[in-house]
Amino acid sequence: MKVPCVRVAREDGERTREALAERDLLDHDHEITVAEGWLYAPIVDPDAIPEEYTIEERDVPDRETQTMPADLLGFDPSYERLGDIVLLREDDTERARQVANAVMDSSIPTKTVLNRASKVEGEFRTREWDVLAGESTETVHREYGYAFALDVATVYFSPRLATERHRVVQQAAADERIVDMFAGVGPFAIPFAGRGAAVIAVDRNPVAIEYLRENVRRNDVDERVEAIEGDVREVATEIEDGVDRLVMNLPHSADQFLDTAIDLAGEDCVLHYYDIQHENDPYGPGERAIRAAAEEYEVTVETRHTVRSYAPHELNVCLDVRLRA
Ligand SMILES: C[S@@+](CC[C@H](N)C(=O)[O-])C[C@H]1O[C@@H](n2cnc3c(N)ncnc32)[C@H](O)[C@@H]1O
Repeated sequence: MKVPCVRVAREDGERTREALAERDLLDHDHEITVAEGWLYAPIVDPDAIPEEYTIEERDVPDRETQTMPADLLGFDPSYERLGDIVLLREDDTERARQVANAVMDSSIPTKTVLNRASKVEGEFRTREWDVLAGESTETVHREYGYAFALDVATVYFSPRLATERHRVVQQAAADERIVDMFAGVGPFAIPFAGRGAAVIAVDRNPVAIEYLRENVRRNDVDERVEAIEGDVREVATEIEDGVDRLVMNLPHSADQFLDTAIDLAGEDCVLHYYDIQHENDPYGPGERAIRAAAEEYEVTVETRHTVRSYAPHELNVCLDVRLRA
């Protein structure tokens, strides 16, 4: 049976799939197919498809019924997908094994199942993992059309922050000069560069910087991202000031880096400041620290945004702050 499909060049496939999925326009009863350099994504409502897309009626196979871990377990376990790795947060070892087996037997394409074995710790913000199935902790994760290679055992990465990163990235313009002070493997820096901005991405973790450089090549933004390994307080002297936008994604200790941020800031600069604070006053401490460090600037908090709950009574928040000289 023919069904309406959006037809795009294969290289635009992932980006298009995500854009359609975001608007709930994908037809999940039929398979996405590729033929002769084109990708055909079955859709549910041709009238709602933006005009820039080409729609074609096409014979595509029905999608096989998926078996999910919950179907095998009789309860719905909580897990995150990171590329072809599945991440669990189970406290009970036996239950963790059960869930891992169900994940491996389900339709989720899975190479490795890992269970959290520690909190996010240390300067590089990594955590220990118990390997419950498979071996490799390295994967390629896709987010909003970009691909990030990473090893979850040696670098920080949280797929849960995808929407938050997208919220921030969308604010950037093509002509901006941006410094990502704690860049990790590049999930802010690379999409910023994808919008045309010139980005300097700093991280102290040499492994993160190695992946960042690989990801810059992988996503074809080599000309717009400079990766620098080191403590941002030290390497900031190599960076020309007058920056338009700064990302400070090091909750718990971003306040210790505000002097560096202010040294780099231009006359009209936006700062994205991440923090973890008690729910009674989640934005106050960050805002006070920024005002104290930026006393030469007019400081306007443009957004006070709760990213997620971090722990009981603690919130992960972001302040989008404009600094005007
Ligand atoms: C919470 S992670 C954020 C990574 C990335 N922005 C993301 O969203 O995935 C913080 C990062 O800051 C890096 N870091 C910690 N201290 C640093 C410092 N003094 N200078 C530069 N980077 C640092 C860590 O290695 C880690 O990759």
